[in-house]
Amino acid sequence: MLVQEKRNRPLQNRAIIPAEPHYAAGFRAKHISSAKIQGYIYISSHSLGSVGLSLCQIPGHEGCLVFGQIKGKSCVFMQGRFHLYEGYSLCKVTFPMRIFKLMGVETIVVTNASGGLCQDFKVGDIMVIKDHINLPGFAGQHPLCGPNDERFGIRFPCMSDAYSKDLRKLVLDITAELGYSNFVREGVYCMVSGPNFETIAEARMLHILGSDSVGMSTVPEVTVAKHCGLRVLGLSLITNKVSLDYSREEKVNHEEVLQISKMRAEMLQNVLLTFIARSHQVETINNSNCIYSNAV
Ligand SMILES: O=P(O)(O)O[C@H]1O[C@H](CO)[C@@H](O)[C@H]1O
Ligand code: HPA
Repeated sequence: MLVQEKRNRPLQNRAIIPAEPHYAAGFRAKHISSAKIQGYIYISSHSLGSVGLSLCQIPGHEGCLVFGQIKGKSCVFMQGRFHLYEGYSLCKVTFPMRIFKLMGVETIVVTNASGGLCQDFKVGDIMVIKDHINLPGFAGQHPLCGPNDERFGIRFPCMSDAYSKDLRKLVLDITAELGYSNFVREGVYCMVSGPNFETIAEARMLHILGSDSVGMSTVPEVTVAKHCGLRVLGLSLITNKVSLDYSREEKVNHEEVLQISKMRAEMLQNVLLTFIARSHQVETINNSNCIYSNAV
């Protein structure tokens, strides 16, 4: 991921150059604040209601990097993300995480759209991600495969607590205060590579394996973020029910996913604004895996 021949130079003095220039161009900076990013957040998904098309190739993934202040906190937002199914390697899909780490970001919020496997979930529910299943990882499609860069994290990182318990509790408190509890759940997100939606047999298998929802993203970014010591909150908007039943006629499609995302955008924004304002209530984790804890 980082330029190979420069591996031994200190990270701070090094240019970080993605292998392909068009990848770097995939995100346009919208507003670059001169302030150093002190500690916040990346949010990515069409769940926030942005609709457009750019070098991020998927409708709903606008492809902008937005810098700004929210409630006095420096934040950087990715409007959209890169996916494995677009043909990007997982190194490239997760590259922004390491950039954010070097910028001084401490907390990552990932949002996504997913299909509900848990039969209690309804379309429009917001699932606080408590854990994930890295299905592509089982087949060797894993962003941390290859030489480990010890400056970011250790060779064999623990993933049993990838999604911060404290941040999950905070967001559940916030949604309760906002009166959203009747459509907020907790659950396990499973990543598949896509781009096709699941067959009924696949959906049944994922359900039996313990997945509450399924999508085509998020897990690689969270894995790399956790590897380099970032704390993570994940929110998944249930945009469709995944059929486990051969007699059901509904067919999922991307337009439905976008439509439900727009419907919940405002509520998700309320949750996130309050979260950003209050996340200082949760102590920053001093993660011993991570060498760089400050902005460069
Ligand atoms: O996970 P995000 O990027 O939110 O989007 C989800 O929605 C798209 C399918 O409609 C896929 O990209 C899937 O992963
Ligand atoms: O049903 C789904 N399956 C996979 N990815 C998805 N993203 C939104 N809905 C789905």
